[in-house]
Amino acid sequence: MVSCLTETDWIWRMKSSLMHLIPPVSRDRIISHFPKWYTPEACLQFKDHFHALVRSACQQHNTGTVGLKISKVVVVGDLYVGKTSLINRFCKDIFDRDYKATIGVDFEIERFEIAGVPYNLQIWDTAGQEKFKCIASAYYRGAEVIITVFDLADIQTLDHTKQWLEDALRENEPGSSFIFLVGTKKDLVSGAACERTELDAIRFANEMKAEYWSVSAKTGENVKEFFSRVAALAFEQSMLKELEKSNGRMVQIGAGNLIKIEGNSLETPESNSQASLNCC
Ligand SMILES: Nc1nc2c(ncn2[C@@H]2O[C@H](COP(=O)(O)OP(=O)(O)OP(=O)(O)O)[C@@H](O)[C@H]2O)c(=O)[nH]1
Ligand SMILES: [Mg+2]
Repeated sequence: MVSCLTETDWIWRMKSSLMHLIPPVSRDRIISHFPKWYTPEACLQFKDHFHALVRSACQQHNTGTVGLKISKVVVVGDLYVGKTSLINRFCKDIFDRDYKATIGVDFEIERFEIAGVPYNLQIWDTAGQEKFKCIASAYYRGAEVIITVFDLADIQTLDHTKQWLEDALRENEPGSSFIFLVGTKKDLVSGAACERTELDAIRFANEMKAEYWSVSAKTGENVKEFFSRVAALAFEQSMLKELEKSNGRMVQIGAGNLIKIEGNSLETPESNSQASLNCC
């Protein structure tokens, strides 16, 4: 008897067969609660939980193909501001004092587990040198997150972030990317100078509709917290797009129940008896 697999069974079987091939993500890549912002003065979303639809979908393992998706992050900014160092600190936990200019582009894939769902970021490091700008800009398209970087110890690099952002936005649909403004080398500034520069940066971030973070690749300060926030926001947006794309119907992968979404309300057979979710 020929058994025809439904699409959901096929995805579920594919996921299950792949699962044991992929090593578990490291503990510091497991995000179960919505990560905090850096400063309420320049923050994209003030909330402590993932969206209710996302919470329910991930609790019921109705996440479609989000777990197989790779969300693109591009990192742009002047040469020498610390883009590569920031990415290396997060992805490899290393810091190199010696400057090696990036030629063209490079990328790292970082795996997370968010609210129990596997999720991947593809982080594109670009060259700040003018002569490589045209190569780098070819990689801006399809960015779900744009990170514009400046050096807290070199205020001129803050002025240039607007142009970097404009170049990156030109390659993407309006409103399709989260924008972050990141001040690096926080270990080199302190006291009144740091506060003054941060105030300027927060003003810039609000004009750019970006979320602001100060970090140090040298000490690691705020680096993990920053990328967790990036991953959580991108994950939630991917999930909501997935729910929307599937036209308000997410079919359970495996042996669960249908989740049916009428408008914004969510009906599941046991949704009323649903205890508060522990996944996020
Ligand atoms: N003190 C300190 N130095 C840093 C920090 N981040 C980067 N640096 C130094 O700044 C220099 C430039 O860092 P990179 O990460 O290579 O800069 P980049 O933005 O990638 O430069 P391009 O690839 O040319 O665009 C290196 O010598 C780093 O060691 C930091 O957080 N603190
Ligand atoms: Mg570099």
